[in-house]
Amino acid sequence: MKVIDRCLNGVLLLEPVVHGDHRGFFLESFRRDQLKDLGVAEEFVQDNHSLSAEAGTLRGLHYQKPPAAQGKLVRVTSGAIYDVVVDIRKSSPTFGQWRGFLLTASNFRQLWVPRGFAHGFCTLVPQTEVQYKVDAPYSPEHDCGILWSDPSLAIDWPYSQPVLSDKDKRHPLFNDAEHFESIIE
Ligand SMILES: Cc1cn([C@H]2C[C@H](O)[C@@H](COP(=O)(O)OP(=O)(O)O[C@H]3O[C@H](C)C(=O)[C@H](O)[C@H]3O)O2)c(=O)[nH]c1=O
Repeated sequence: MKVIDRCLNGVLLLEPVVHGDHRGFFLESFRRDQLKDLGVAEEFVQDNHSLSAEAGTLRGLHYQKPPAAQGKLVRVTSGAIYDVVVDIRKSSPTFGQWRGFLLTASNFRQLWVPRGFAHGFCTLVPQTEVQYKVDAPYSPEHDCGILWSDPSLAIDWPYSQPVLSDKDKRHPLFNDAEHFESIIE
């Protein structure tokens, strides 16, 4: 596993070594020791897996507020997503900034999203499956969100009228959302 991009004071875009042969490929999708060497020392406690049937399905922007904040290690095992993170750590020099990444089943790339970020993605093809590890368990009472289309963020989503859950239609704007107090949670 190697780092191919670092940004927003902690976000890592990762790429595994892919062993291809006449049968197909083999890769190590998770190596705790290698991640630790890259600075991701968190212990993951839950694996998530979602399927989005339609292209243009947008899930986000979500985060769990402290003390249930989650770091996420995201990858795509079928299809493709435009994966977005927003820095919501008030003390961060990149507070309020966002970045988008192309994660696909064919580029094998993974995104490490530390605690203190809102996270969301928009699928680019039908039947897209996203799998991700989190370093804190699901806690509905700490579940928070930011409106995907907040004009103050102006995220360049690939779809202007995405498929959304009712919940994702109703999140507050970035300026009205709960932010993290510090970088270290
Ligand atoms: C997140 C989560 C959800 N659920 C249940 C709750 C609902 O009954 C159902 C769907 O939940 P939700 O609509 O919140 O799923 P997504 O819209 O994919 O949410 C995720 O979307 C963005 C991309 C994220 O980064 C978060 O991991 C997560 O919030 O799964 C669970 O049982 N455990 C969980 O950890």
